Amino acid sequence: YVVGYALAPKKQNSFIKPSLISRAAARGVDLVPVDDARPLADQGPFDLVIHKLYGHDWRAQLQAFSARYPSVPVVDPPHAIDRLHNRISMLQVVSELDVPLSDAASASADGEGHRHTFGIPSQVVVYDAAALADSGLLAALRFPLIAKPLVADGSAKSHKMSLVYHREGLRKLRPPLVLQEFVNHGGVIFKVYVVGGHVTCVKRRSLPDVSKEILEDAAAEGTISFSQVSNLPNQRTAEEYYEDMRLEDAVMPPTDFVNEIAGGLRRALGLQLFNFDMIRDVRAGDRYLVIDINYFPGYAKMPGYEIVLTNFFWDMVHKDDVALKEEEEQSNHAVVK
Ligand SMILES: Nc1ncnc2c1ncn2[C@@H]1O[C@H](COP(=O)(O)OP(=O)(O)OP(=O)(O)O)[C@@H](O)[C@H]1O
Ligand SMILES: O=P(O)(O)O[C@H]1[C@H](OP(=O)(O)O)[C@@H](OP(=O)(O)O)[C@@H](O)[C@@H](O)[C@@H]1OP(=O)(O)O
Ligand SMILES: [Mg+2]
Ligand SMILES: [Mg+2]
Repeated sequence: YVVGYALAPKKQNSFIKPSLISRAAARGVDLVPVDDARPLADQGPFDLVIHKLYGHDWRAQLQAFSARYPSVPVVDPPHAIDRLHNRISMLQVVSELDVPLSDAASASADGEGHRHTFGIPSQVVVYDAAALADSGLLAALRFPLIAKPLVADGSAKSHKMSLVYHREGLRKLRPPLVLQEFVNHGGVIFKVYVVGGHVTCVKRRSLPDVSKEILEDAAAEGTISFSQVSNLPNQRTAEEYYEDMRLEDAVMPPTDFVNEIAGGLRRALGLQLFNFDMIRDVRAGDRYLVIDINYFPGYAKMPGYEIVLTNFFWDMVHKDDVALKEEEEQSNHAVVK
C-alpha cells in the first residue's frame, strides 16, 4: 500500500520520522511524499492521501485527484478543516455538541458529588478597534481575559496571544480577535490527540493561574503577550521545574469522559486527524473547558505515535474490507437472531 503525504517541510520533518517509516513498512505501508512541482492527480497510484496544505490551488488539485480516483480516501476534506481556521467556528462545535455523556463518562470520582461536564470559556469576537471601546460588548466577560487572533491558520501571527488584566490593556490589541475569559486551571493543560477512532490524552505545562493580588495590582502591566506556551522547548528554569512537579501531580480527566468528547467532536467535525486542548476549571473541580482545536497536530509528541498512525493508515486503506466485514457481521447477527 502507498500513502501519499503532502505536508509543509517543517511538518514533514517532525512527522515523517524514520521510526514511523519503518513501522509502517513492516505492515506493508509505504509513505511517499507528494511532489509539489507536479499535479497531484498525475502522481501515485496512492491508496490514501494525507495532507496539511491550504490554498485554492491545493484544493483544486485535491478535487482533480478525487475526480480521477474516487475510491481513494483523502484525509481530511478541506471544507471540514476550514472550520478550525476561525477560533469562533472552531469552539462553536463544542458548545453545539449533542453528546449526552454516559453515566460512566460523567460520574464523579467518588461516585457521588458533581458530575463531569464540559463546555467552552465565555468569549466574544471583536472585529475592529471601535468595538474594543464598547462597554456593552465586554459586559459579559470578567477579567483577566486572553486575546487570541480570530484566524488560526498556523501562521506565527495566529499563535500570538495576550493576557489582559484590565480594561486599559485592551487598547494595545489589534483586532480581529477573540476575547476569552482566562480560566485558572492549575497550570496544567490536557492535550487530547485523535487519530481516527484512537484517542490519547497527555498532560502539558500551561500558563500559571492569575491570582487575585495580581489582578488587583493597579500598577501591573495591562497586557502580557506570549506565543505557543504548550509547545515550549524542553529546557526548564528552576521555576518551571517546580511547575513540573505540579504537572506530575495533576489528575487526568476520566478516560470515558475524554473518549466520549473526542468521539463526539470527531463526528461533528467530520475529521480524523486533530487534537484539542482542555483545561480543568479550578473553581468547579469537575468542569472541563475546551479552548483550542488543531488540525493534524504534532503527533510525534504522542506516546506510541508510530503504531497508532500505522494502524490508522492500515484501517484507511482497508476501509472497504472493514465496512464489508461489519455488514457481514450484522447480517450474520440478523440470521442468528
Ligand atoms: N481561556 C483560557 N484560560 C486559561 N488559559 C488559556 C485559555 N486559553 C488559552 N490558554 C493558555 O494559552 C495557551 C495558548 O492558547 P491556544 O491553545 O488557544 O493557542 P494556540 O496558539 O492555538 O495553541 P496551539 O499551539 O496548541 O495551536 C493554551 O495552551 C493555554 O496554556
Ligand atoms: O509543531 P508541531 O508539529 O509540534 O505541531 C503543532 C502544530 O504545528 P505544525 O503543524 O506547524 O507542525 C500546530 O499547527 P498550526 O496551528 O501551527 O498549524 C498546532 O497544531 C500545535 O498544536 C501543534 O502542537 P501540539 O498541539 O501537537 O502540541
Ligand atoms: Mg493550543
Ligand atoms: Mg491552536
